[in-house]
Amino acid sequence: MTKTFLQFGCGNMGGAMLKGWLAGGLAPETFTVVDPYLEAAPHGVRLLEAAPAGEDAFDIVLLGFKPQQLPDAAQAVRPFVGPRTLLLSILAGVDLATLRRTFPEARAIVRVMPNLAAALGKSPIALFGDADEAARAETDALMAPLGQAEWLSGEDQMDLVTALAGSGPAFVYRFIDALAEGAAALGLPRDQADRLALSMVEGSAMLAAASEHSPGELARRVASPGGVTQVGIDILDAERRLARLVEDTLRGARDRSAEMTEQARARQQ
Ligand SMILES: NC(=O)C1=CN([C@@H]2O[C@H](COP(=O)(O)OP(=O)(O)OC[C@H]3O[C@@H](n4cnc5c(N)ncnc54)[C@H](OP(=O)(O)O)[C@@H]3O)[C@@H](O)[C@H]2O)C=CC1
Ligand SMILES: O=C(O)[C@@H]1CCC=N1
Repeated sequence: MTKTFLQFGCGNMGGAMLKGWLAGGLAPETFTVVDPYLEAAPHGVRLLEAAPAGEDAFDIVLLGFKPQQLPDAAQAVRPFVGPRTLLLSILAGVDLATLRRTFPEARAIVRVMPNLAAALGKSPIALFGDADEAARAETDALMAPLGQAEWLSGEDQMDLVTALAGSGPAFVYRFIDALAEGAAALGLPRDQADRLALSMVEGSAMLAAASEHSPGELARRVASPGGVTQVGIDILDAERRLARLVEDTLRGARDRSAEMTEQARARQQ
């Protein structure tokens, strides 16, 4: 039997997931999207400004709005979450206990941490929830068109994984920008620097994903002894500059996720 799918919030992240699901062959008619802001949904998807009146629980409900919007949205979502519902939440910094207290009826609740590459089926996806084996298998099947899913062994890892997998693209985009900006400062026309930096990062990531070698080993293979690359690597590595910068970046983002988790708990009391 075809599963019914209700998605609350279809902005940047929810929209990327919907795109990924449709590209993966899921039938658009099974999706109902509730989003007060969205002007149009992909062909075949039912788009509503507000929760559908007089309808029963859905098989799958996705929470895709901002974490701070949960208290306002909860009342509208609740009628559609019943004992047959697999509830998926992409809300950063809203823990399972808060979700369970808000939606006690749900068959299973799974926190999902993807990123925008879900639209291309290329997202890392961290999962944690109170799903039994059947609900886990259902979740795995649902995530397959969006990318590479992994279940976390503990919810305490979710804040860090949010920083790495969820926020990560932003950090990589800033690095691409910094490469282009640096090259422009050293003399290349900016538009050419942008193109070269982006295609270099695209090719490097594809090569690393396809290679049997680790990124560390690949870096070693690029750097000819006594050549050009090693000088640049030595600057990145001096006093662990790059490693410390990245660790600080992840720590800050992780700590903000933990802080948001506390705030979401407090809002619920
Ligand atoms: N952006 C990303 O890369 C990632 C985001 N996330 C998580 O995804 C969630 C969404 O983030 P993002 O897509 O960036 O945010 P957006 O603001 O782009 O999208 C949220 C959408 O939900 C709509 N909305 C608000 N309230 C409701 C409601 N009650 N019912 C239905 N729809 C509603 C918003 O409308 P309006 O604008 O009118 O409020 C908006 O269109 C967040 O919880 C975030 O933590 C997770 C991983 C990565
Ligand atoms: O910035 C945020 O809060 C969300 C979570 C991960 C990516 N975007």
